[in-house]
Amino acid sequence: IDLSADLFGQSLQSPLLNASGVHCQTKEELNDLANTSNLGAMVTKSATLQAREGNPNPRYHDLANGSINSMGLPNLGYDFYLDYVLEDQQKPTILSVAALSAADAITLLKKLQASDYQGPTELNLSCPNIVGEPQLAYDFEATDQVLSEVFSFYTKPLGVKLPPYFDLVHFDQIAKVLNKYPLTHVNTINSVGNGLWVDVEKEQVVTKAKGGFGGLGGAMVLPTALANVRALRQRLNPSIKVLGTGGVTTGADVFAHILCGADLVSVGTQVMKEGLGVYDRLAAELKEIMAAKGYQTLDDFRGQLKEL
Ligand SMILES: C=Cc1c(C(=O)O)[nH]c(=O)[nH]c1=O
Repeated sequence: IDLSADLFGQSLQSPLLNASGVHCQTKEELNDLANTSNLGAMVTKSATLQAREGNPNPRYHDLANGSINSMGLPNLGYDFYLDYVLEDQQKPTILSVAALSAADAITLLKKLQASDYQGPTELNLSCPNIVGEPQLAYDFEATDQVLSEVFSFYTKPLGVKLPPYFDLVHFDQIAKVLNKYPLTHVNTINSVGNGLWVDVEKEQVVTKAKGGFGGLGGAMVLPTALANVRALRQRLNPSIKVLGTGGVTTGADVFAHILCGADLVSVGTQVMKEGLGVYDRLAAELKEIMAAKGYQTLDDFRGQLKEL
């Protein structure tokens, strides 16, 4: 059984990554990822031009069927992560970047274009937890505008992190925009934005910022994640890879993401629950499923979801 996958020309031993934001903010966390077996590649916490504290605690809360977070984009800043990918990376790494405004996104990507970094970058268009800021990729016109300006000067590998969509027409609309640009990939989904959890015993919310509203992840978002992977795979140019994120807790979930068309699969909430050992378990479970079905490689079943 061969789990090898491809990250924009780099051969990976496994299709599994961490979800940006989980265990990827500090140098220690990034080094842990580099030393995690069965993690084929890794993504950094989304970097902003300046380092950010993020939202006040509590800002992450574990739930029986997933998680809710309003981290608020805490990160060590663009310069730190650029230095990491240039100097310290020990495993194929995607640099994730974010901005609080379209102008900041342009400034950051101009700096990146001028840098020595030639590796893959992911522009996060979907952070749901910046007070007062919308998730950019829910505004199709604004997204088109930003990508048009970015690709007027940016010539290196670039993908985007998308929020979940919940309407087939919205899948059509975002795909129409994305297909205009030479993107390496889309990463779908980001957390399901602005959920709310209630602690009934205390009669209060569980996270501080935004009155307790936060992004949802984990098992509860799997059906939405699979729908977004499938819908975007069906609509995007074949040259645009699909990284599937959302709701993975078992090898069967990894299999389902790939069956829907995912080239690679990232795991977030389950890492928070189980630790980095989750990758060995997911790889073993995936191999078991493939063996039982007679599949040798991921290409044997990728995108082969059957309809009735
Ligand atoms: C980059 C900010 C994000 C955050 C955050 O830092 O609050 N949480 C998410 O679930 N997704 C994000 O994209």
